[in-house]
Amino acid sequence: MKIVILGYGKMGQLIEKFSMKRGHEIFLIVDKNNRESISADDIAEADVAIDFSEPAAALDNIHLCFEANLPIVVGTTGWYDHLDEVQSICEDENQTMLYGSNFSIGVNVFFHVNKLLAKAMSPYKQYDVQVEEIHHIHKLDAPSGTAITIAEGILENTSDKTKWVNDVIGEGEEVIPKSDELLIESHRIEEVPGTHTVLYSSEVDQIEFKHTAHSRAGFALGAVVAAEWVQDKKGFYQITEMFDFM
Ligand SMILES: NC(=O)C1=CN([C@@H]2O[C@H](COP(=O)(O)OP(=O)(O)OC[C@H]3O[C@@H](n4cnc5c(N)ncnc54)[C@H](OP(=O)(O)O)[C@@H]3O)[C@@H](O)[C@H]2O)C=CC1
Ligand SMILES: O=C(O)C1=N[C@H](C(=O)O)C[C@H](O)C1
Repeated sequence: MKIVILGYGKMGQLIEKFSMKRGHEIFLIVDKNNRESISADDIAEADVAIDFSEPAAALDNIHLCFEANLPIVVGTTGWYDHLDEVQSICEDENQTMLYGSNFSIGVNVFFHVNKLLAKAMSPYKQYDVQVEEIHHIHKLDAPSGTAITIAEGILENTSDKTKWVNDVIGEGEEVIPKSDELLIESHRIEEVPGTHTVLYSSEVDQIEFKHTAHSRAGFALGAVVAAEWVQDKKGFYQITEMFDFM
């Protein structure tokens, strides 16, 4: 495959490495410094684009790929307020896009089991549930996209909580959730690649369900595999559709 890399930071550079390892060609690298000079014609001959840029840049990059009729895999988080709008354009214009808040196999298994756990815990009202995420200090968005997906999985499977609220520890006033609000606590610590925990706490015990990324390799490899999976498809996909859990 001929791959366009959109965003050549920590993830973009790993995407290049894993793409080449899997026998793909890097067609073009687009970063902040050359983005303005890139038009749809420059990327139209590629097979797929992979975007790991910034929350404020992802939407524009998606539109560029749609204009070029180029399938796009979006790993960038923090732009999900525009998801419905992008899905409509993708479907109306017969374009191809796959997005995911987390491309690692481990987290996708975690997403699945998180829903089962929420369902299992649902009758036991003595437990209160909370999500915690820890990331590096450079992260631009909070809560993490992964934490949002985890929270949505819990909200779908419990009647006790109606929405999530976010508290970035050390920033602003402490957020005290109401009883129907699911707290996502965000911590920004040094160079942590990404740790997510779901906690169910009662007076007598606590369940901790945790995923720890040791590096970004799992995210990058997953995104390249997703690009291979989606490049000959049409339509709007989520990473979860690539997995077939029982
Ligand atoms: N879904 C998943 O599995 C994962 C998602 N992510 C998400 O991916 C995104 C990128 O993460 P990461 O690589 O760590 O971040 P980095 O900050 O290391 O890299 C982002 C890169 O995007 C560049 N950029 C800025 N604006 C544009 C633009 N308009 N077009 C193209 N590139 C642009 C930046 O350039 P400059 O430095 O010059 O500003 C920078 O090189 C984040 O949103 C993060 O949350 C991260 C890991 C896994
Ligand atoms: O910004 C990051 O680094 C990461 N972002 C994604 C997210 O917001 O969930 C995925 C991963 O946790 C790393």
